[in-house]
Amino acid sequence: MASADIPTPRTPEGKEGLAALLARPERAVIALDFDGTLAPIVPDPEQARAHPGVVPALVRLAPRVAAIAVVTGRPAGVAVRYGGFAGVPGLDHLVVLGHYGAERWDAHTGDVRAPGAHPAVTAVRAELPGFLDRNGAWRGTWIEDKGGRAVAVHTRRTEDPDAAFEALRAPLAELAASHGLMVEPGRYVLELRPPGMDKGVALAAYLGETDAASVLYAGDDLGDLAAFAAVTSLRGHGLPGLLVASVATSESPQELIDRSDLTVPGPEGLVALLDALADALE
Ligand SMILES: O=P(O)(O)OC[C@H]1O[C@H](O[C@H]2O[C@H](CO)[C@@H](O)[C@H](O)[C@H]2O)[C@H](O)[C@@H](O)[C@@H]1O
Repeated sequence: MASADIPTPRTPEGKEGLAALLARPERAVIALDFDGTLAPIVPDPEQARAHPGVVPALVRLAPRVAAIAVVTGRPAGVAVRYGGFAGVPGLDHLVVLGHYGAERWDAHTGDVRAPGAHPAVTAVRAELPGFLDRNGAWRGTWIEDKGGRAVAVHTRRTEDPDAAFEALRAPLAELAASHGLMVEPGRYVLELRPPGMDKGVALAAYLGETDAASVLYAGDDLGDLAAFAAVTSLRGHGLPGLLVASVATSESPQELIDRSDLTVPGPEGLVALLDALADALE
């Protein structure tokens, strides 16, 4: 395969982040969101799978960089399954931080470290079907069980996903608050989960473990803004970073695009970027 050039970041901070990654790859951390970044968006969340180029690109990069982590709102075990990350030779140090960092899977042990079910999530889950009926949920609205630590309400498969999403936004915020939960909004999804953890907290803690001298973070949705903010803050403290927005459709939040240093066209573009980095480092 012909090697492609690494695209040039738009911002001076991004250029600095990329230069640091290329200068000292052995101290660079690559952190990647799952849905919309590694896996193309599909109507049924249970059918989402990593782009076929992801694992080969990560296998090429892994020996050249300090660490690679997937940082996702999915339960860690689900991302491992849908990503095809388990038992891959060369990916024995991959880490998946699931549930926005509340869970962790380490490839070298194959174990998921996870807190147990959250009582408020269990209570909300039991209430949800009746609650959605009473609050004007559109036909096609779908509840995703997320292992007792979160529950997500999806509107992508309704006739008008935007209107269906907006109709539920305020009622679900009230329901979440009444149980001490928060709402994490995403691409046609409103997720109810315990507060106190986000991708920024998770990423900063992980970088602290790895003695990183630079970081690349790629994401596609509102939940990734916390990780973007963490990288921006770390840059202010001298850690160079590159922020990549994966943008395949008009759904992508403008705020994420505005805060990125580089935009790639969805998972396919992200794979091309990872391959270009691997080419440069080989
Ligand atoms: O943090 P992420 O890895 O990006 O996960 C965020 C949510 O992604 C999933 O929903 C999104 O992808 C689905 C499959 O492509 C799509 O149908 C849905 O509309 C998107 O919002 C997942 O289902 C959620 O649990 C994750 O929290």
